[in-house]
Amino acid sequence: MIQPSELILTPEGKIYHLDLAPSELATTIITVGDPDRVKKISKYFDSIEVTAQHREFVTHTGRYKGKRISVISTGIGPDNIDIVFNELDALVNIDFERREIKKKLTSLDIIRIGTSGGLTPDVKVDTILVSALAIGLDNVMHYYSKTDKIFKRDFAKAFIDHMDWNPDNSVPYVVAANKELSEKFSSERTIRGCTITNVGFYGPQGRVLRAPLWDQNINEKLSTFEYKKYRITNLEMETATMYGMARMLGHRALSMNSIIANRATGTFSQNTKKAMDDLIKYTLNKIAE
Ligand SMILES: O=P(O)(O)O[C@H]1O[C@H](CO)[C@@H](O)[C@H]1O
Ligand SMILES: O=c1cc[nH]c(=O)[nH]1
Repeated sequence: MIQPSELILTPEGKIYHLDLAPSELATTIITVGDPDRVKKISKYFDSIEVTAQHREFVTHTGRYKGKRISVISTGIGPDNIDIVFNELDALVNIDFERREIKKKLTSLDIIRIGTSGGLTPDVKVDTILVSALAIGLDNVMHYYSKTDKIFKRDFAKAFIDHMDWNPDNSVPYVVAANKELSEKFSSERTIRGCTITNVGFYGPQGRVLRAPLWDQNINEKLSTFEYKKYRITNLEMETATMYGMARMLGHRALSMNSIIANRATGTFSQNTKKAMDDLIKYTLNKIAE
């Protein structure tokens, strides 16, 4: 039996942070960072059957072209991905009455619709980028043990050597997207990329307002890194952690990002609303195919 301090349920029998009951979750899930983005997606649903909110975690479950989908906001950052993915997994794979892991496990499809900054001039603003691979500079996955078959260690080593990595930072790890989802959601409208996931928006993504950086050349080094056929394309704050957690727990994950800024050219999208709406419609239609 999993103790009440570990599997935390509300008096209504819902999982603690997401405030959802197992019956309220679809097996196809869209995650977004911004809680406000949830309704920008569910407004396209034919019907909405569940709305829930606790802290930054807003959920709408409904149907799009007949397909049952849950849209959930994760808030910003890898630490929230730990919460959301453990609770999503618990909703389908733990019997809440008995507080036991189910014998038959369910695999979820989890697709992020996010925003991201392009690193090199060719990753232009308003592009839709499918993250084929992600490099995690956060440390969430290092608290788990089943990572041996998940991490691409040769890739991570090449990255660490190239970056002259600060030993005070956590050890970078590399994880791939689910291949079937990555193929299904790629088309002539998307580009494929290798995404950096980091723990902050400013210093950790090489942005300077007033605070000086440990490595002033961090983004230049990122943009000159090459390993096998991969170059780094963009920076954001959730994808690698999602890929790691999903693989560890037996789910399929993919991250789709609207490029809103280009760090090399110093540009920002003139119309983030339209670019995000295009990505939302594109993703919903791919899910419904
Ligand atoms: O727009 P979302 O999905 O939140 O994604 C990006 O935007 C946030 C930073 O502004 C981070 O969460 C980053 O990953
Ligand atoms: O530059 C960017 C843009 C969006 N989100 C990020 O994390 N970074």
